[in-house]
Amino acid sequence: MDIAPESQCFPEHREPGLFLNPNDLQAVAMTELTHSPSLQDRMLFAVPKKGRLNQAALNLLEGADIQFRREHRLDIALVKNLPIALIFLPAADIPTFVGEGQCDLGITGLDQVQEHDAYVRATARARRLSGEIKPEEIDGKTPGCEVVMELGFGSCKLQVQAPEKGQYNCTNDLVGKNIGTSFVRLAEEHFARLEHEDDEKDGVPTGGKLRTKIIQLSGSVEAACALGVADGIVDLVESGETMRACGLKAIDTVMESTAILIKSRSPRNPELLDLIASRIGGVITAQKYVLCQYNIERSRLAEATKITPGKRAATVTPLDEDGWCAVSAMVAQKSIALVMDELTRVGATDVLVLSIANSRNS
Ligand SMILES: Nc1ncnc2c1ncn2[C@@H]1O[C@H](COP(=O)(O)OP(=O)(O)OP(=O)(O)O)[C@@H](O)[C@H]1O
Ligand SMILES: O=P(O)(O)OC[C@H]1O[C@H](OP(=O)(O)OP(=O)(O)O)[C@H](O)[C@@H]1O
Repeated sequence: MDIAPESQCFPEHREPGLFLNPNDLQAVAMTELTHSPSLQDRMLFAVPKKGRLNQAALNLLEGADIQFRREHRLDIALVKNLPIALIFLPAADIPTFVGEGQCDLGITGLDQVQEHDAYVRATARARRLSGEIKPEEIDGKTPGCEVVMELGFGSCKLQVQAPEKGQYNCTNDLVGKNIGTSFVRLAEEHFARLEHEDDEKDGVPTGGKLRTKIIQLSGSVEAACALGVADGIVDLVESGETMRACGLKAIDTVMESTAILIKSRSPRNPELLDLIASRIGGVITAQKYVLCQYNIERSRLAEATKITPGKRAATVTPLDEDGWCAVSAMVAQKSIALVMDELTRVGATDVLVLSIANSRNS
């Protein structure tokens, strides 16, 4: 995508840099795009363009019957069957777009949303301290986006890590040292909490200058300790493989994250947004559950339905054979093997497990 020179980037109605990260030039160029006439009547849906969340997000769109064709290297795709445009963005920029209302809906990680919120807090604090804005000008405003639902993928932890064989065994040991991270604001707040324990408002440190030096890195953060750039790092851990391969150990958890659907606080088309959220909710339910069917003697039905209570209740149908019935119930995918063992134990026969293609909760 072409990026406009900085002087042309800001539409007149926007206050430059209020909520954008310093490296958000691409975001600003996109702001211009979202005002283009072909997009104006469409709900804008921000989707991770690459990385860990990309494929799972595309699968959700497919499950929700959001049909589009993305031209090679184009970051905008018009949805064929709904008045929606998909905007493909780095996961880290999506909270900015949705939080500022440029996009109505977005898929990203909770970690990215919290980093953005921490950035907004830090920026507001700095502007207040410098006298640029008065406290009453920001109080009452709720910046940022709203979480619609967790999406059931992209689970990981943002952890403080230190060399396995080093002298740092807890976060306190790293206070005053060099920390490499791409989650600069969350790391700052985490260390500020330790440095200024008595000086917090609403869980956010208000105290003075940070002694710990937070070094911004944009990738391969785990290499920072081995290369002598940092004493410790704050980075994402899922299996722990990357961490261990780099000779690091986790010594603290800043937050747990998962992929989430977020929405703007003033979406363009709330009805369409609710419809899409409901479709996505249905796809997630379908992915989480399977349908379990079996036959059971009526005398053992109570035992069996205790094992498969269903989401609301199990469906019980009489069979032609006297004293027998058929049961059908949704069961969490992750516990299906145990459930089948238990059903067999209480005498269920012909146990079948069927996958659910889609579902709708309301
Ligand atoms: N190992 C992981 N397991 C599960 N989810 C992860 C993992 N790493 C990252 N995520 C989630 O995916 C989001 C995007 O991370 P990812 O590293 O894929 O970003 P990216 O857009 O490719 O950027 P980068 O170029 O910095 O890698 C993270 O914010 C986090 O929510
Ligand atoms: O605990 P693990 O399962 O090993 O996963 C953790 C790694 O995954 C993420 O990076 P990613 O591989 O997405 O690439 P990046 O370093 O370029 O961000 C994260 O930044 C870690 O490096």
